[in-house]
Amino acid sequence: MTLTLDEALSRLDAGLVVSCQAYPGEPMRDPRTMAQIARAAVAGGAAAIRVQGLDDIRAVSDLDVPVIGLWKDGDSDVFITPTLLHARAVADAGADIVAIDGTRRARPDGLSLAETIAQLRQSHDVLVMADCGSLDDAVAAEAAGADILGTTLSGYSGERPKTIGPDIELIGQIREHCRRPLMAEGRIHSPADAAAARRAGAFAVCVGTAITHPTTITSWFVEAITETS
Ligand SMILES: CC(=O)N[C@H](C=O)[C@@H](O)[C@H](O)[C@H](O)COP(=O)(O)O
Repeated sequence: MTLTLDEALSRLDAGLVVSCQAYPGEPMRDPRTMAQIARAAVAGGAAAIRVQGLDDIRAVSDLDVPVIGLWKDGDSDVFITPTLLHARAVADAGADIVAIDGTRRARPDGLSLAETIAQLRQSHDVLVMADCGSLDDAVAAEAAGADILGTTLSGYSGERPKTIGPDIELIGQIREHCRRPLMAEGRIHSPADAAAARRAGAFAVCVGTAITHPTTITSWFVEAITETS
């Protein structure tokens, strides 16, 4: 599906995005498995799906919802769609929205975020989501031309504490200082967290682990039982 910004935003507005990711070496690390989980999430009302890796993006390309694609790669601190080459490959694989590292850290190919977005736009008709880790990232990503700002990297880039639950304070700050639509993402572990993120100003909410990562969900229950014994 080729989406204009207005179309994408109207489909995502107030919606739940479900991030379907398994990590290297895990039992569910298989594009067919991720596609089945994505389909199940859409059946439950997901407005869009976020997936990692070129094969996973291809595997969900027939879904009737926007696909936010990314490619985690490399051993640099910047690992979410770290270079222009990665961003173009994600777009070629069929993502409607390309999620890229939206921090102010040096990128492995030496391009700035603004250069990356501009050059991606020259070759591909896609939208860009900037995965930010702080307000300063979000302000810079907006100036660099990102279509959607995300709080994805809050707690992971060294600028913000790793909050228990979503970084509600950052959501409020970005809402106050930026104009681009804001996706709340990261450690949204319950429907109450999702509602709080919306109330704080997010136009859409992305949930991964709490819906699609059974190993972590299982560990939450195991810990809860262990604490009572
Ligand atoms: C920091 C990082 O690498 N975040 C990744 C971004 O794609 C994913 O591993 C997360 O699962 C995703 O952001 C959703 O967050 P949560 O799983 O907390 O609901």
